[in-house]
Order: sequence, then structure tokens, then C-alpha cells
Amino acid sequence: MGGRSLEHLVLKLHEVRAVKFGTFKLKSGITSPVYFDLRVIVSYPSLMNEVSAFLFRRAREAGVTYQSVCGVPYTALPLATIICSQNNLPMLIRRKEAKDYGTGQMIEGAVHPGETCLIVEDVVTSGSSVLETARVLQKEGLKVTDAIVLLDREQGGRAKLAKEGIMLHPVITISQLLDVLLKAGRIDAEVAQSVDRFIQENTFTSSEANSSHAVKKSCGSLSYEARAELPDTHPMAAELLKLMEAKKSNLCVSADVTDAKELLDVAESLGPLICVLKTHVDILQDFSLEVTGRLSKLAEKHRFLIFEDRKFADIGNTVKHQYEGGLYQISSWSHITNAHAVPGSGVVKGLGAVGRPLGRGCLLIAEMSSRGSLAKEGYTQAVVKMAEENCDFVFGFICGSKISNKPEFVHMTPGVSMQSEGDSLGQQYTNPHDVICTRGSDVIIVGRGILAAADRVQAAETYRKAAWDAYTKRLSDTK
Ligand SMILES: O=c1ccn([C@@H]2O[C@H](COP(=O)(O)O)[C@@H](O)[C@H]2O)c(=O)[nH]1
Repeated sequence: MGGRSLEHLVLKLHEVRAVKFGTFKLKSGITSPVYFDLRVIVSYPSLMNEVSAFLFRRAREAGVTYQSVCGVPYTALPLATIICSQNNLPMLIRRKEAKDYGTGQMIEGAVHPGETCLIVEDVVTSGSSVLETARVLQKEGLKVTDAIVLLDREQGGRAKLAKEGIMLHPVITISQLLDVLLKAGRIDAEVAQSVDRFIQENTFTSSEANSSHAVKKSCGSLSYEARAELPDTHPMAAELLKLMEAKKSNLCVSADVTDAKELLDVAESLGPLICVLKTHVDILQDFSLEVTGRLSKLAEKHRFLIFEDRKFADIGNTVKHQYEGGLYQISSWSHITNAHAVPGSGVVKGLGAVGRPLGRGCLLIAEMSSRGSLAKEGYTQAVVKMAEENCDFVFGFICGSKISNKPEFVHMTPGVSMQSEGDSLGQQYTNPHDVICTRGSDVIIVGRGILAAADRVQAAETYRKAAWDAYTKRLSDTK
């Protein structure tokens, strides 16, 4: 079974009815269009082995180091047993209740204080069960840094655990599960959409996830202004957050035009409404440094930042030249640039060597809006780590939703449209409210939603207002 795919696993889980679609009344009283009952898998030995192998592999891929394994009672107990027995690892068992005789201990097995214990779970919703088990282990002197889970329902559990210093590594997320079932014809688009909507509308915030009745949206609670003032906020992030608050705009326009005059017209007319103007100067047929000089003047006049979306992705020495020199001399006029993390931290170090002395900042691409993007899960987490380790130059992310709880980081999200669901080349869109209020990002990036409108100024104002209203709602929701 070693090489079985994730698709095979998802279809098998559906076959044994570990995941069901319909109308289900949950313990909380809420009606859900999806129901997970992972307990049934204990009756399918080969599936148990398959799930356990996936879980073990997930921890290995994430580079987790641990000395023992503990399953969250009850469904994850046999999974932890298989993992330990097949990989020769010491296991610990967490009791639900202390014995009222003998030692009264809560953990069975050989506890070695100071060692790290990996938690195994079947499904994570708010993250409370993982946290409960972590607390019991920590009380015994064990360290808990990571948890592996078969299914992340993407309802805020990962963020809650991250806040407590526990990284969650899911084998599958609910979005992936829906994708596989949809592609295989096991569910139709309507069912997938209703589950998607349900998940988005029933996301726990970190603070609320402790209370069982808490069902609210996962959003940041600090204002942009307050985040700008934090002692560790990067100067570029501080400048951006301050001007966002001053202009009441968390809108970045993506000026994907091929003509320099049109670029400058966009900057002049939309400048007052935006916090950032994003460019792809390599698509201009008539690029010159005179154009970027004029663009810089408009940026000063209307108080917006310029972000050249260059997506650097080479070794440090090469990106240094690409950023500083050549035809475009990006570092001389662009306040912000971005990079893929694929090459490793050398890419950030190379860019930083050029950008830091000029007071520039960099965003790391942690997720992409295009269908089938490989930038997800473990990759995204590794990008967050790289950002944390290079926060003298990296001040945020290009991502689909909030991926770091550090309020110093700015999250910017492309793939935003109020008219369309996507294009024929894989772009996928979501709306401003969803991005800012539900997914907890900070800035929406809009291209064709504004550029293709008959009245670009009016369209930009509609997006600005929608994204700003979503931000003020998120603040009031989390008060
Ligand atoms: O994941 C990503 C990263 C970057 N982009 C860029 O944003 C704009 C989106 O344009 P639309 O017209 O709003 O689709 C474009 O410049 C992309 O290069 C992205 O879409 N997704």
C-alpha cells in the first residue's frame, strides 16, 4: 500500500461512509451539510494501515522531531498504536479520566520529562481536543510542538493551535477532500459549494474556539494602525499599515497593462483610492526608467506604495542582479517586491542585500490563487518559517488567507473579483468580504475586476469600500 495516493485514501473514506453528505444536526444544534465519522475506519484494517502510514509520512515530511507518540482518545488511539508498532516508536496513552485507585495518573507509559511527544488526531475542527491532550502531556513535563491529523476541517483549529505553539500537519484538508470527491463524480458542485459555505460561515476564532457554542469568523482583532505601532513591525509594513488606515483603503490594484501611458493613467486616476499599485513592468511594450520615475512621483502625490510583482525564484546571487540591475532596475523604484521560497532562504538573503539598505520590503509567496497550485500545507508552513527567520526584509505574504498569527506580518491576497469565479487559465476568484473578514487577510489585490470595468474609478471605489467595510466588520466582530 506504500505508494497509494491521497485520492485513493479520500475515495476509500467516502466508500466506508467515514464522510457523509446530507443534512445533519450537530451537537451544537447547527445543521451541517457534511458529517465525518472517522470511528468507522477501525473496522477496515487495510484502511487503518493506510491512514497510519499517511500520518507517519506527514510528520516525516514536515521534519518533526519527537521521541514518543500519543493519540487523542478515542479514534486516534489505534492509529497511534499502528504508527508506533510499525515504526518502533514508544507510545503514550492519555486517559480520559484519572484512575481512582493506584497512582491516579493521566498518562500511561514511560514518561520522560523534557522529551517531545507527537500528538495524533483523526479530525480537527477547533483544535480543542488536541489542545486538551497537549495540556495533559505538558503537565507531565513533556514538550508538545506538533500534531498530525488525518483531516483538517479548516475551521480555525490550525490557527488556534499555532497560537499555543503547536503546528498542525494535516494529511488532507476539507478543501482537498471536496476537490477529489468532485473530480471523481462522488458529489456535485452544489454539494461542494454548500459544504464550502458552511465551513466558511462556521469558522472558530482562536479566542472563541474554547467555548463550545462559539461559531464565528476567524479574523484579526488589532487595527492596522495598532499593528503599525508594534515594536517589531518592519518599517515597510508600518508605512503600508499607516497609509491604509489614513486612506481607509486596503485595496491594491494590479495594473496589468501593456502600455506605459495606460499604466500612468491608472496610477493617476486610481491613486487616491488605493494603498498599493502592483505592477508587472516586464509586460510593458514601452518600458523605460522615465516611466517608473513618473510612477514614483504619482506614488508620492497620491500616497500609495509600488509593488513590482516580479516573483523572484533563483539563487541569491542571481536575484541580486535581477533586482538591482538589468533593464528594469526594480530596486530603484519599487517599494515592495516578492519572491518564491522554492530556492531556500538564499533568495531572500540575495534580495535583502540589495533592498534592505534602500528601505525596501519583500513579500513571500506562500499560496497562489491559481487552481492546482502546489504552494500549500507543508510548503506554506515552511514559507511562514522562512519569513520569521528573515523578518529584517520580509514583512508579509502573498496568500489566500491569514497564515501567520504574528500581527507584524501583512497578508495580501490576489484572485479577487466581485463579478467572476475564475478565468479559463486557472485563476480562481473570491470576493473582498470573504478575503478580509472570513479568511483574515489584510489587503485585496484586484486586476481585471477593476481594469475591465467601463468606469475604472467607480469599480475601484466599489472594491475599496467592500474591502474596508469587511475590515471594520472584522474589527467589531472580534471586540
Ligand atoms: O497567486 C497569485 C499571485 C499573483 N497573482 C497576480 O495578481 C494579479 C491578479 O489579476 P486578476 O486580473 O485580478 O486575476 C495578476 O497580476 C497576477 O499575476 C495572482 O493572480 N495570483
